[in-house]
Amino acid sequence: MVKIKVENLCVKFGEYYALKNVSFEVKEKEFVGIIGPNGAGKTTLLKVLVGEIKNYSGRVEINGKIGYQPQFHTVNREFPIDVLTYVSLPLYVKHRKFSKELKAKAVEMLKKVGLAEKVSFPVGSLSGGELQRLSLARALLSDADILLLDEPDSGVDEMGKSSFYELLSELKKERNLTIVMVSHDIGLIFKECSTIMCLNKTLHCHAPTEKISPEKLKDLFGQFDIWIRSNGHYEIEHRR
Ligand SMILES: Nc1ncnc2c1ncn2[C@@H]1O[C@H](COP(=O)(O)OP(=O)(O)OP(=O)(O)O)[C@@H](O)[C@H]1O
Repeated sequence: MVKIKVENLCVKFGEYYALKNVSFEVKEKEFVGIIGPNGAGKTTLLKVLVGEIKNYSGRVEINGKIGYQPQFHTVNREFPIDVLTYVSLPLYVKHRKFSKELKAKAVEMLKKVGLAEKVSFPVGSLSGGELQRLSLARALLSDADILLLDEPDSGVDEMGKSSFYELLSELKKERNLTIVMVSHDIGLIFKECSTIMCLNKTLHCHAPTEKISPEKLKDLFGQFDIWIRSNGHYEIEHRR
């Protein structure tokens, strides 16, 4: 089953094209990793999929419920809000009440991501890795079956990253999630994702991970080669 279908998507900011003629499909249970240089339009693409950017041309079809984890360092740590309220906020706004059921569901979700003890803590007191898991809990609380993750690992240490991806893979299996993730960590994308998309305003390649080699990327997307070779994780994980 196709969960996301995008045809000839173009997004312009003034005269500037952030995305130009982007077309692709994402199938159920796929785990797509999007790579591309700064300013390539990766976040813009996720914002179109989640409905935050409406001013586009082309066709976007979503078959399912989206949970969106924006870049988590955008969370305002100064804002006085506790973990439970933060995680429940989107559903609270939708239903206009903080019911017992919502509270129980939120607590259960926080337990699942390992934040049971932090329920009443201020969000600002959480570590980077905890904030990342909180953000994931919020994205999933609405029973999403399509998860959009924008650089979920930036600013998280290696231990935090590996426990996050363990958790993600558990949740993916348990809930049959379809995941689209933007990351600058090429090694991680190769390790975790079933499909890789290389984006730089247009889609330069889109293929199953095993069919993509750095050499192929070099042909398809010149500058990525330098980028991949300068990436320590890739060197280690792929023994190159
Ligand atoms: N609201 C906006 N108004 C004007 N230009 C924008 C807006 N949002 C994004 N852009 C521009 O569109 C381009 C794509 O931005 P986007 O954030 O999607 O890139 P990205 O691939 O996610 O980059 P990064 O890897 O740095 O996060 C950039 O040049 C950015 O400056």
